[in-house]
Amino acid sequence: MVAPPDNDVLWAHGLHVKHNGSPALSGVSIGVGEGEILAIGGPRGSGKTTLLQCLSGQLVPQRGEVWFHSKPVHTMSPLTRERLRRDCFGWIDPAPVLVPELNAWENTALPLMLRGIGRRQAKATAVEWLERLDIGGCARKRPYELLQAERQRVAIARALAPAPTVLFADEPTAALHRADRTHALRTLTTAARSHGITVVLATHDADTAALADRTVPLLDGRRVKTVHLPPVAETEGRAACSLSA
Ligand SMILES: Nc1ncnc2c1ncn2[C@@H]1O[C@H](COP(=O)(O)OP(=O)(O)OP(=O)(O)O)[C@@H](O)[C@H]1O
Repeated sequence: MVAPPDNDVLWAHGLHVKHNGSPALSGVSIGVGEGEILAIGGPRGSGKTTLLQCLSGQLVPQRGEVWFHSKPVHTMSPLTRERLRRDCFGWIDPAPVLVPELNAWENTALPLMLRGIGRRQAKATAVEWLERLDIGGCARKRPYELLQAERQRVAIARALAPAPTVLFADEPTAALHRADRTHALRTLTTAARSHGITVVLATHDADTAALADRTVPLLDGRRVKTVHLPPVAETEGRAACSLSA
């Protein structure tokens, strides 16, 4: 076993994952520095989501190690990994997954309340984050009343509100059109930098990767030196939403 370096918040060595017998990661090693915004680049199917799932303790690799500070994530019990995710990690999916029965501020406040913060304080923090993401006016609306881009901003606010040690963002703006995408990404990266939140961002487009401090490219489940990431086409995702922020 190789000892993880002290200055990495997350460190993984020799990750191997197969999904139903097909290799998704084949010997990937990676370190993420404290406060770093790291993009995991690569085309569709290159293993980005699988890598984020391993680093965040959602998936245990069949071989290899994952360390969070000095804690071995790969040998933790499912309950300990669940607590680690709840207390230290945030996650943003490509498309917003919100609780339909709760309004925007209640959805945003949910991870705070799961961490034991009282309702009043959780609401104040949630509303603050919704305002920072320019959707303060939507605080009392339920998900079905919101545009897709507004829902994704609620999901971003919900992930940032507890100020996680590490935020995992899996193609966080894939469902948005260009204007919304740029605004949401800039808000996300600015907020992460000002709060010292480490971000691991999976993306298959060059514009998104350009906002990171560093990009680790993947191809067919392996780290490669470079991979060509095309800028996102002007029209991609346009049908999904139209937000006037
Ligand atoms: N649950 C699963 N069952 C079977 N195969 C899977 C599963 N999840 C991922 N795969 C396969 O593993 C490989 C890596 O997938 P992964 O989703 O990690 O890549 P990705 O780079 O995130 O792709 P995308 O950008 O399309 O999400 C792909 O070939 C994918 O089809």
